[in-house]
Amino acid sequence: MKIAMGNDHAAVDLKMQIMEYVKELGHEVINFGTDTKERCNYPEYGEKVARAVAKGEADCGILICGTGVGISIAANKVKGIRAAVCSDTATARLVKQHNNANILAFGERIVGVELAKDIVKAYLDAEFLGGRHAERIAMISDIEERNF
Ligand SMILES: O=C[C@H](O)[C@H](O)[C@H](O)COP(=O)(O)O
Repeated sequence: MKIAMGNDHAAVDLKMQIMEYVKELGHEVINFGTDTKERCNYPEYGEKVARAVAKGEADCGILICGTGVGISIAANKVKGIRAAVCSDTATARLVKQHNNANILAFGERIVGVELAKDIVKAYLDAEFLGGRHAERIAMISDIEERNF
């Protein structure tokens, strides 16, 4: 898969480690994040990754900031994006199976590298289950259509 990754200054170290891990798993990475620890603004990177995923330039995205929250809130403003913050592997599996999350987010200040790798693997290995869950995704898309 082609995976778009993004991060702010708070997540450079973890981004580098996860980027290598994702490549080891056999995926291609497009790095939209900052590679320096100079203070920057997470909405910029959340939007870049979200637009790449929404346009189909990447199959899914991984976003990392201090908590994973700010960058995912920004990504979720882009139509068609379902970004989910996960700090455990069960949630990471379920956000794909039930919510068909197209962006996984977590925080360098919250999870350690080994847990982050497990979270990424749980998310990437899981598959959307469809059925009743697809009906709910359609309801989410409908909310987007009614926004103005
Ligand atoms: O949700 C926001 C993220 O956790 C940011 O990484 C965080 O707010 C950055 O904080 P600071 O500018 O104090 O490093």
